[in-house]
Amino acid sequence: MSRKKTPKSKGGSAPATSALPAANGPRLVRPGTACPGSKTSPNGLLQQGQSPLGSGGDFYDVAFKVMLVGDSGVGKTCLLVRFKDGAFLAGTFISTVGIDFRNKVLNVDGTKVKLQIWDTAGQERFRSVTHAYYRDAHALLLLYDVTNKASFDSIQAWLAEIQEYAQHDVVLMLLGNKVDSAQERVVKREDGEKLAKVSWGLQHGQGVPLRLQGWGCPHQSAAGCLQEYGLPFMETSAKTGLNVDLAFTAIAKELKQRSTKAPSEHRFLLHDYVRREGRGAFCCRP
Ligand SMILES: Nc1nc2c(ncn2[C@@H]2O[C@H](COP(=O)(O)OP(=O)(O)OP(=O)(O)O)[C@@H](O)[C@H]2O)c(=O)[nH]1
Ligand SMILES: [Mg+2]
Repeated sequence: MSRKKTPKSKGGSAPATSALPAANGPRLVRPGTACPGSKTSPNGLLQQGQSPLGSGGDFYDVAFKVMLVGDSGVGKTCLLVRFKDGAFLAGTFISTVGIDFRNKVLNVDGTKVKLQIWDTAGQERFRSVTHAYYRDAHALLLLYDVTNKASFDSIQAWLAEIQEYAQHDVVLMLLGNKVDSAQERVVKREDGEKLAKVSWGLQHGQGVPLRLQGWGCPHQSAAGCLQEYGLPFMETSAKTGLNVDLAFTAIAKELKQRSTKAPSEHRFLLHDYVRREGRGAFCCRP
């Protein structure tokens, strides 16, 4: 987390304001992301500065780095474009090359929280590049595609990778994307919920001993996080926008709270917030 007021920064292939620590290691690559719906140049690269920052304007009080991870094709780029630009245009899937980022400033209870959101490539061949960025991430959004069982099955491997490379107190949220595709759905909501809970077990030494302690556990006991809470989990749709803003807002609220160390009676409870505010796939509006 960093506190700074700097002029507006725009997305690109490297941190523009450097308010956040830049990852060392492989210095990446070109922004090759072109989700259908993203604003792309003729060569398929994201253009910088296409849209204004969100509510909060040009300046911020605190800044955090958020990473999107998950298999290729689960919708990471589309999720980011939906959040940043409010857009989704169907089209040819253009896989992200390397890593890319975009900024958005949110007003969280009067505090301007800048999220620098890193969109990683899900393809295996870019994995070593992604590894270098984990350690600077304050939060991770781990995605699978509800229409793709393989992407769901990969989540355990992603968790192991997160354990190895991310910070021990990283905020982590599991998202099942593409819930608008009801006909093609192969992963039930309950399966996602179950996986999120099982991950709690992993976190606490059952199975693969994950060391991540900061998965938004709101209720610590002597034994650790109470079992009813696993990873925060939501189903999303980059296409309709379902729960997209909510996922990023929840992360921003959690990170802001951690940075300000609010008194316990005013603590923001990530799991409760997500459960209360999250909408079902068939709910009324995105
Ligand atoms: N129906 C539906 N399609 C989606 C959604 N999100 C993404 N897609 C489609 O899924 C495909 C992959 O989306 P991307 O966002 O590019 O996937 P990605 O995770 O960034 O993939 P990599 O960059 O290869 O890691 C595209 O054809 C999108 O149009 C969604 O919420 N609903
Ligand atoms: Mg992508």
